[in-house]
Amino acid sequence: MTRAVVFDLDGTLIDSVPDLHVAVNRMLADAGKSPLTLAEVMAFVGNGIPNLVKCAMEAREIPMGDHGAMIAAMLGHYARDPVTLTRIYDGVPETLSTLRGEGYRLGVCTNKSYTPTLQILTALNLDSLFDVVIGGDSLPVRKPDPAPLHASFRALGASGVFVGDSEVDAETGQRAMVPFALYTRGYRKTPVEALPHDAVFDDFAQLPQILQRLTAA
Ligand SMILES: O=C(O)COP(=O)(O)O
Ligand SMILES: [Mg+2]
Repeated sequence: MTRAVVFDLDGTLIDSVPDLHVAVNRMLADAGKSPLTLAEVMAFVGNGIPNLVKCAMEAREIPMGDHGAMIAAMLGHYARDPVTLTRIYDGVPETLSTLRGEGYRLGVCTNKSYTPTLQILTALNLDSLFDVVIGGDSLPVRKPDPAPLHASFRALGASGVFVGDSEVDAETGQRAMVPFALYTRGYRKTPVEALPHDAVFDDFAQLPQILQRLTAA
């Protein structure tokens, strides 16, 4: 039977907040507003770029009537510097190659918009490892709605495990009734024990064994 693994992106495969931070602050500077800290921006990541922009606007008391224009400004800045400060978490490319060698089909299911997602995966040489990529704007709904995760596995033609770092991912796995492996070095705000998960890891070298256990059931 074909097995599949679907990964969240931000905080799971890549530490992308430093570039999101720069893009948000350039957007705020355009509007004459003072910058946010890295920690503030990190806390706003996980529900997609429109939500990140909304949180930044609220923090700087910018009227929401400007939301569409601010999203466009943020995406413009982000497209110019999508991976300048972004880094792939240790062991990710090696582990993804190992899993492909073991016959797993791999996908990405992120709340990041599709265009920057593909731009980033390509720039980091990760794009060829994935058979499907679903972004936050690929469907009318985003995580924690289970539909994008279901669509990812459907496109892969296989069932398997979802790997993510956040409250949103844990809820998505639960609602989709897909086994969930929690990566603990990402942007989670909740203690590990308070998040529903079937496995937990802090080193990608542990993942092949975890998947073997979760897909054997
Ligand atoms: O764009 C976001 O807010 C987060 O994206 P993620 O789903 O890859 O964590
Ligand atoms: Mg994430």
